[in-house]
Amino acid sequence: MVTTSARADAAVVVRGLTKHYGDKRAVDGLDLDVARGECVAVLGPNGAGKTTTVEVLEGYRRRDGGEVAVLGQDPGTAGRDWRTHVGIVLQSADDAAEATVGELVRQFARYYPDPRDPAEVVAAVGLQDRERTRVRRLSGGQRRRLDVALGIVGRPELLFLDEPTTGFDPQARHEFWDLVHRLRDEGTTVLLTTHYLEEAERLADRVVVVAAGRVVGSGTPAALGGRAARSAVVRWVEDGAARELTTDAPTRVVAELAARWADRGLDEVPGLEVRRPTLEDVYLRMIGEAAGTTDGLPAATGATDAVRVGARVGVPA
Ligand SMILES: Nc1ncnc2c1ncn2[C@@H]1O[C@H](COP(=O)(O)OP(=O)(O)OP(=O)(O)O)[C@@H](O)[C@H]1O
Repeated sequence: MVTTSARADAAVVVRGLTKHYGDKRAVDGLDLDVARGECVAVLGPNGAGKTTTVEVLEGYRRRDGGEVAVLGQDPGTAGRDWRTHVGIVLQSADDAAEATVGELVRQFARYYPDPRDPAEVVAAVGLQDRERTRVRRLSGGQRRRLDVALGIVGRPELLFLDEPTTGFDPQARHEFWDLVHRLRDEGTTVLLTTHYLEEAERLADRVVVVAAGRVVGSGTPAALGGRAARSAVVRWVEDGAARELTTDAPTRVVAELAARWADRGLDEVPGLEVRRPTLEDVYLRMIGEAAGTTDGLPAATGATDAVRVGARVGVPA
């Protein structure tokens, strides 16, 4: 049940959301909370139900079941005023191909009661040199930037970003991340979907992993799936052979190795490497477990779990 108090505090409350397309359960009992001012990244494999969920929250798609409150209202019935508080960046927007970038952003600004300055928005997404360019002449990445401009020009309280940086070059992606940080600093709540784990790590206060229409994990990017507490793998080369040790005390293992090499009059331990599971490792494990197939994960992921020696200290000679 989405209670009245939950509605007052939260930007988004979803309980037991379901959506079917024929026999296909695209969303299958999904729960989600986004606090006001928070940035939440929804991760999940192709077809997990991310876009369907976001479209329900945006009021673009009818749900089959469950309860949804977005800025305190049901997006299925909310009116025009609600829409002016919500910014939407679709995966592929219908553009007015013959309009110029500047014309389109100014036109969108007129739909909102308190819009941002269109010229500033165009500059914020890095399209100032394209202000007079017709939309149909933009590159794929430039069109995505225009989509983002159209999503933020209304100064939304809550911004939905569905795979916002697909097709961006690395520099544009970094600029976009800076832009999202600025929006966050202004208090904008952000819900984004992405396939880029680095993007989730850079932007999100919290990551939600969705597989087969359900949430299979959530947490801060640093702690997701107990990542901060998980063991590290220390690797080095000794007597011409690769050595590996999984430990909860990597600093002590490295100190012991260093001491052993110092005894031999050497400064450097050959091939020394300390690796903790990355967000990608944890993510792949979660969706693998959700699919019932943890086989086939990248070798590095398997290696992290290969040898569990707990807090053992003492490097095998
Ligand atoms: N309009 C539709 N009609 C029929 N099936 C659909 C429709 N939209 C989505 N689906 C199906 O519903 C499931 C969830 O799709 P959805 O687009 O929500 O996933 P997604 O997590 O956003 O995927 P991606 O990462 O590829 O964007 C998929 O199996 C998809 O094929």
